[in-house]
Amino acid sequence: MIRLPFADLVALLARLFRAQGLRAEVAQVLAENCAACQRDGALSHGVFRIPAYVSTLRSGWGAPNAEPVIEDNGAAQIRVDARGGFAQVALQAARPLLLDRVRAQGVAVLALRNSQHFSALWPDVEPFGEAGLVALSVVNSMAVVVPPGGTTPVFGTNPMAFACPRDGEPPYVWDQAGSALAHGDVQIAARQGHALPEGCGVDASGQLTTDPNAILEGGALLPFGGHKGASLAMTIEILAAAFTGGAFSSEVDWSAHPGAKIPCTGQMLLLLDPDRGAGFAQRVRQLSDAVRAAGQDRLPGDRRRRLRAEAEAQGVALTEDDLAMLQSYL
Ligand SMILES: NC(=O)C1=CN([C@@H]2O[C@H](COP(=O)(O)OP(=O)(O)OC[C@H]3O[C@@H](n4cnc5c(N)ncnc54)[C@H](OP(=O)(O)O)[C@@H]3O)[C@@H](O)[C@H]2O)C=CC1
Ligand SMILES: O=C([O-])C1=[NH+]CCC1
Repeated sequence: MIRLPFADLVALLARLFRAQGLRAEVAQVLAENCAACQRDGALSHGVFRIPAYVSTLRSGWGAPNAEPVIEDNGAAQIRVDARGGFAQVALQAARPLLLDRVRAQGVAVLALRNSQHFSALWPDVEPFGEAGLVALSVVNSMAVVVPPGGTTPVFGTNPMAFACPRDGEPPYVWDQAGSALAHGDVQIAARQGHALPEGCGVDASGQLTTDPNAILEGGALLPFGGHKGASLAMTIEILAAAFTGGAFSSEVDWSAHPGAKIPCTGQMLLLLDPDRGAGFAQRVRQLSDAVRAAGQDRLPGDRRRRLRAEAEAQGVALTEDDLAMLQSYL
C-alpha cells in the first residue's frame, strides 16, 4: 500500500481525465469526487472506477463535456438538463441558485435529467449538511436489480443519501444503494474471488446465488429488504426519472456504444432550511446521543470520517497496482 497526499491524487486524476478529452472543469470535478471516495474508504466508487470511466469516455457514450442547462422560473423547483454530461458538474452549476432558493423559500428541489452518475452519493449531499441544510438525494442507474420474485431486471442499484447538521459534530450523513449490494461491490468480490452474503442476488435462471460472477453474467441483484426495498427502488425510479424527465434504469440503451458503463438517467435533490425550525441541529445531536447510548456504537459516516482523518494525516491509501493503472491512462 502506498500513501498519496489528497491534493496529489486529485491532480493525478484531473490529468488522467484531461488526457481522455474532458474539459478542465469536468476533469477537476470528477477528480475531486473520485479522490474523495478513495480518501474516505468508499472504495466501490474510488479509483476502482477509473477503467470504467475511461472505457465509457472512449465509447462515445453521452456528452461528457456538455454544459448543463439550468431552467429557472423563480420557483423552488430548479430543473436542469445535463445534456448527457456528468451529474456532479450539473450540481455544481446549479448550487448557487439552489442555495439562494432554499435560504429564501425554506425549500429547494433540483430535478436533474440526462445526467451520468458513476459515484457515491454522499459527496453530493454532505456539503449541504456542512452548510447547515437538510439534503436528501436519489439517483437511478442501470437495470441490474430484479423485483422480489421477478426474473427481469427493472430497477437500478438506485442510491439514496441524506445529510443534515448536528450540534458539536460533523453532519449526520448516510448513503446507501437501494440494492442489497452496490454493483461495484459485486465487481470487487468477483475480482477478489469472494462469495457474497446470502440473499443479495440471483443467477440467470432466477435462483438465489452467492456467486458474484453469476450475478454479473446474466443474473441480477435483489433490492435490500425484500418488498420494502423494492418499493424504495421504485420510488427512486419515479423521483429520479419520471419526476425529472430522465430515463428509467431499464431505458438506458448503450448497445450502440460498446464499452459504455456509466448510466445516463436522472437525480432528485431536496433541500430544506432547518433554521426555520427551533434548535434543529441540537435535536439531531440529542437523537444521535440517544442512539449511541442505546448501544449502536457506529453511526453512518463515522467510518468515513475516521478514514478521512487518517488520510489527511498520512495520505490517501492506494495499492501499487492502482497507481500503475492510473499512470497507464496518462
Ligand atoms: N451512482 C450510483 O448509481 C450508485 C452509487 N452507489 C454508491 O455505492 C456506495 C455503497 O453503497 P452501499 O454498499 O449500499 O453502502 P454501505 O452498505 O457500505 O453503507 C451504507 C451506509 O451505512 C453506513 N454503515 C455501513 N455499515 C454500518 C454499520 N455497521 N453501522 C452503522 N452504519 C453503517 C455507511 O456509513 P460509512 O460510509 O461511514 O461506512 C453508509 O452511510 C454508496 O456510496 C452509494 O451511493 C450505489 C449504487 C448506485
Ligand atoms: O455500484 C453501483 O451500483 C453503481 N455505481 C455507479 C452506477 C451503479
